[in-house]
Amino acid sequence: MIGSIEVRDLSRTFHTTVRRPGLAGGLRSLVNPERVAKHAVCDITFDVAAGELLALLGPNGAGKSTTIKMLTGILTPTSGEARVAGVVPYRERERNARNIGAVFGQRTQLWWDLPVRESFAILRDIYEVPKTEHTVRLREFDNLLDLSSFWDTRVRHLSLGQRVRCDLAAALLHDPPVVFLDEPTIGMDVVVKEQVREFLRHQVEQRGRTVLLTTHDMTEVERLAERVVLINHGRLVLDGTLDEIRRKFGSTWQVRATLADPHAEVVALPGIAVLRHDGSRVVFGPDGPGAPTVHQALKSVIERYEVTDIALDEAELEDVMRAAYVQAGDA
Ligand SMILES: Nc1ncnc2c1ncn2[C@@H]1O[C@H](COP(=O)(O)OP(=O)(O)OP(=O)(O)O)[C@@H](O)[C@H]1O
Repeated sequence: MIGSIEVRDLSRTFHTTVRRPGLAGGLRSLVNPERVAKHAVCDITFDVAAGELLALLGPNGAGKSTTIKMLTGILTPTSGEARVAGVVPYRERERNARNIGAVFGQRTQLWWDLPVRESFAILRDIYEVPKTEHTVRLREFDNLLDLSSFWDTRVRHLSLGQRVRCDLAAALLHDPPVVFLDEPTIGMDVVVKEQVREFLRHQVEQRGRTVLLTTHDMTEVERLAERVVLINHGRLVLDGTLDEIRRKFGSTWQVRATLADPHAEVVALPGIAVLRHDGSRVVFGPDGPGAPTVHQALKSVIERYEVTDIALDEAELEDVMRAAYVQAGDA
């Protein structure tokens, strides 16, 4: 299907040589190198529907960039299959390149010594974008990302935030249905981060693009993604919506209520336990693995009791994800 991403049992193993310790070991390694296999990605399977934004998450070294490199055609898998907008990326690299845009936050795809405007002109020629379309798109990207104040500047002189905004525009100039973003907002200040997030939301909601995003920024995940895939040590440990993941692993929320009637009978509600009860003050918390999310709990408490004040403490998404890596990874 146009715009969808299908990943089936995808694996990538790297073979590297290791140096034995000491001088004698070093000499032995020269004559008889010791080869070790690193299973960077192991049998991962997931789908991204057309027009969906999926966050691919995992700790450092989990295998996220390796996965994106296979889906952009930079790396060939050791085994398994992938299709991006119907194309097998590592077999038909050129056809795949026309369907995708990619931004790697840590390095630019632009020409270091050229002004931004000239880089865009080269990309227009490479992708054979008609001039009028190119002009219309540039205007749209300028409105959303505020590029025109620096597009006569050489790429090497741009700040990080300016450079990544240009990279984003460059990746989308040929109007690809699928976009890969590997830590696009790394190192940006909060204002530029918010501008980039707004841009990405616009690309998904208004333009219907499919986005696969990796990030270590949980605020970004909360703002942009409904669904996440977690990988750890190269293996997929979880695939679900943020709500499902919070319900499963975010077991530390509390709802603190002050009841209008201090003599009201206080009872546990489905999936919600009474943690403390002192006169009119009651603290509710999750009861077991099937507990609702904090927002559902808030709604249930308000429906059941007349309250004069209510507050909630939500588990930080960062803590929820940490619990998910550990518990799901060990399961
Ligand atoms: N070309 C390579 N040769 C050998 N090992 C590699 C190579 N590329 C990646 N690896 C290893 O594969 C594992 C996964 O790396 P990858 O870059 O995909 O992780 P990541 O999830 O993107 O990490 P990060 O969040 O730190 O960017 C790591 O242990 C890494 O050292």
